[in-house]
Amino acid sequence: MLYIGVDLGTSAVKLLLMDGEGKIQKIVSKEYPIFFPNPGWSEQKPEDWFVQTMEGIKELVQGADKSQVAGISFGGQMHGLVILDENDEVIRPALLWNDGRTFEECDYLNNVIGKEKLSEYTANISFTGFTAPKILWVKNKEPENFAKIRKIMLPKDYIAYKLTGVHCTDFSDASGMLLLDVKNRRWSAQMCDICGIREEMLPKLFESYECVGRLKKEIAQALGLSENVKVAAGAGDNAAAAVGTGTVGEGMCNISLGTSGTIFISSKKFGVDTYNALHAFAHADGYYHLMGCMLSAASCNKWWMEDIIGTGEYGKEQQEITGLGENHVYFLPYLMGERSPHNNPNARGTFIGMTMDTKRSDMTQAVLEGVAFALRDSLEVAKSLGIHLERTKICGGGAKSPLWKKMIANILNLKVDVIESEEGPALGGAMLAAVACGEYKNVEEAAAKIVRIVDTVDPDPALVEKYEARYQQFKEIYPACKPLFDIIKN
Ligand SMILES: Nc1ncnc2c1ncn2[C@@H]1O[C@H](COP(=O)(O)OP(=O)(O)O)[C@@H](O)[C@H]1O
Ligand SMILES: O=C(CO)[C@@H](O)[C@H](O)COP(=O)(O)O
Repeated sequence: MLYIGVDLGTSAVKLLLMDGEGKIQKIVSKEYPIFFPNPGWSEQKPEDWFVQTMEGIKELVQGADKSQVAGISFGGQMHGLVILDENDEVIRPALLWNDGRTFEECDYLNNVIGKEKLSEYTANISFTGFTAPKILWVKNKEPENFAKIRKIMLPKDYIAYKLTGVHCTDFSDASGMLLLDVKNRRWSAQMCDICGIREEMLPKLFESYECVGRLKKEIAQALGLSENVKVAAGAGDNAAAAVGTGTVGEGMCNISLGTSGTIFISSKKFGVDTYNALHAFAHADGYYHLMGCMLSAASCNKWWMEDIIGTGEYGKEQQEITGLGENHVYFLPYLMGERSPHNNPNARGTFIGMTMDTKRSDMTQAVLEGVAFALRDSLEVAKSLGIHLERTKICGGGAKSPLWKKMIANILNLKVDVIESEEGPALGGAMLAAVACGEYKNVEEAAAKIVRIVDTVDPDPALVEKYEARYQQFKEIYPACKPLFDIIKN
């Protein structure tokens, strides 16, 4: 049989066709625009996601035996608020995971309702990108739109709804809404009250590997697929990526270098970060995970390359970089504010340390290193919770860069295991579909049989030492700049 994995990312939707043995048959990618209507705001149109997903599926199955397609599932960019009216029309563009406009609502949730109560209800505190503060923002700033809301959903759930007519979500993605009682895997009545919504507006909850429904007749016809194709709930893109890199069960780690940068640590036990810097979420394997998320990772490199120095030739620019561990330029990668661990929407991108002999390649290097240092910040929080890691998997567009992987191995002092495909969330989505269709007994079995490590980047002790000294300097820059970020905020 064949399974389709849909990774509804921020830069594009990536679609992957996998056979029953886990072999990738084809990958297709379709881009859509992102809108920044005000500084710190970030929106996309759910209709664009759907149109491009449909086009992508059609292209993906072209030339394949369509009768063999048995299941579809997803990894989706998390936290985005999609709201539908009584006619199932999208009320306004989706507010995305990296949208920082909800600072007043976050302040209310964290400081008036209080972090302790939020943590008791949901296992997490509020960050500007989370869904509950976005609902409050619509309530406060666009009351006419708030009054129209009949259904609330997350980005990938909008696609599942359009494909099946079932208003559903999964526990991993629902965890990032700040509306789910993560430990007990149920909606929080207290959080619904706080946000002024009714539970019936929220999607039905499923495990990621459960079937939510089958393709609607008109959708099946449009795609040339059978109405029997099962649609599984899928997962937030980080949980799906973890499945696609075999980061399941106890104590495994995955780093995703997409638009965002995440460090994801799986656990069979529920646990919270007492410092509230890492998210405590449900995993797609039926268990839990902790995660640090930086808002701009591969997107910092893209911004530097394409918008500032004006080149798309990442590899060529990276070849100019010499002297790892010896650069005197630092870069704070906070182009969209920062989530983990600083939780500061006012933080901004910053270069520091340039001299008259600084070269363009030093600045390119600083951007790549700055992202790795910022990931290390989240790793340090995990270490302070007693979590000991020796190795990590890696995925996402940035993982295509051998140099970046080397920097990450040495800056985080972790062995970096490289998987056959960087398409973590799309592969994870296809694997979840295969589990839902009974091809594998559970997610752990699918991961054990499908995921293959093809290379490992080992940290080099001499470089680790050099980077350790540089990390100690990097750590000092954010606290020194923080008061300035508050002054220059726009
Ligand atoms: N060789 C590379 N080096 C660094 N970044 C890369 C490379 N190839 C792709 N990227 C970056 O990866 C990002 C896209 O990764 P992806 O995981 O698909 O993100 P998303 O899921 O957020 O859409 C883009 O920012 C792109 O510039
Ligand atoms: O907000 C988070 C995780 O909490 C992000 O990781 C989003 O889920 C977007 O992911 P990418 O588009 O970067 O894959």
